[in-house]
Amino acid sequence: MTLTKEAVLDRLKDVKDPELGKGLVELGMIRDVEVAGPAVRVTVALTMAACPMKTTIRDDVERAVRGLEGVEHVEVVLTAMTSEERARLFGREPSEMEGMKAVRRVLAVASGKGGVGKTTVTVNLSLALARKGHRVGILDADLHGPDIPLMLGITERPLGSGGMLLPVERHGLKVMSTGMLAGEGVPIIWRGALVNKAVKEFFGRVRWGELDFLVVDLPPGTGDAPLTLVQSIPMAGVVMVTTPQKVALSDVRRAFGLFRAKEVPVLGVVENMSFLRVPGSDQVMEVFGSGGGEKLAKAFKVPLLGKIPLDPAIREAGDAGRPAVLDEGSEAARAFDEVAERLLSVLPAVGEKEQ
Ligand SMILES: Nc1ncnc2c1ncn2[C@@H]1O[C@H](COP(=O)(O)OP(=O)(O)OP(=O)(O)O)[C@@H](O)[C@H]1O
Repeated sequence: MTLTKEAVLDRLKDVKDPELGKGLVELGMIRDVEVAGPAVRVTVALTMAACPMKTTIRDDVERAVRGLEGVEHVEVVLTAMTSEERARLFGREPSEMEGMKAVRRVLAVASGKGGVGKTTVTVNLSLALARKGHRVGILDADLHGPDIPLMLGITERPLGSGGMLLPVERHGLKVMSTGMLAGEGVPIIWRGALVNKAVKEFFGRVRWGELDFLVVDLPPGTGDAPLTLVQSIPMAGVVMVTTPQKVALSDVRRAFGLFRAKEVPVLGVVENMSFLRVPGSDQVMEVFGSGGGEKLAKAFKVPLLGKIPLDPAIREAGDAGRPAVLDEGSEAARAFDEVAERLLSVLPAVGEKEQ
């Protein structure tokens, strides 16, 4: 029996979308079937590029087609539906920024280079704001190194609902990360058009609900990715994280220049890994030099929001998924709390959406 496109489609009728509970064929998600001898390529249009179920869908399609007589090779190509297709499916297309409607302010956390503690600051600053009674969400936009789930101890995957993603709640924060979509240990390969789509979906297609702050963990450095991200949405401003050394400072200067050129306000500087307290004494060691954060803040006429100690407890807390700020009364908790307080005091009223 020769393998035909019709036979493949017939087989795919039984494969259901796990979220919608209906067949992929019926839902119009099978965009194309190509048959060449014993090889089959199926193109599946997901409802969202960042669909949390994409691996399951791909595996189900592959398994079903593999079960057909005469099939030796199966390739499943994933793509995303167009807005028109989605509108047809859900009756109404959620507008591009639907999920952001009730978000009052978006803050971004940036760094001139990787490894300075941008993610650590994002998580602890967000929690410090939440502990002051604000409703806070974190969007992990570091597509290639999404560490937020790890630092918050999140292992579950977000659910999808009507073409929107629902954030996962942890320690009172609402959280969304590409890391939660890929699953632990799965390398994240975002290619071409999927990257742009996923980033847009991450801003607009997450049902954040009412938030006072959405804190965005930007990709590190001064490449295209952080800049595109800050421009794709109105931001209240950027918090710049640096360590006191020279290299970090020259990188962060470049980042300052770039954000300013794009008219994104820089709200202030957080100096991370500022000093090491010698255990059991009042002595501190300035491991990475001193005064860098102050100099930078002065040069760019922005406030120094705070200095965070270099403290093994901060790293351990991050690794354990229980951020340091939760250890009430600790030096680290106090430092992050101060950053939150200063940030609140310098936030301009502009950029705030009234409810
Ligand atoms: N103040 C600190 N004291 C001790 N360890 C810290 C401190 N800040 C960050 N770290 C640790 O340093 C490492 C890098 O931190 P983090 O992942 O937050 O940096 P990052 O700037 O977000 O990195 P990347 O840009 O590569 O994503 C982590 O292991 C973190 O726990």
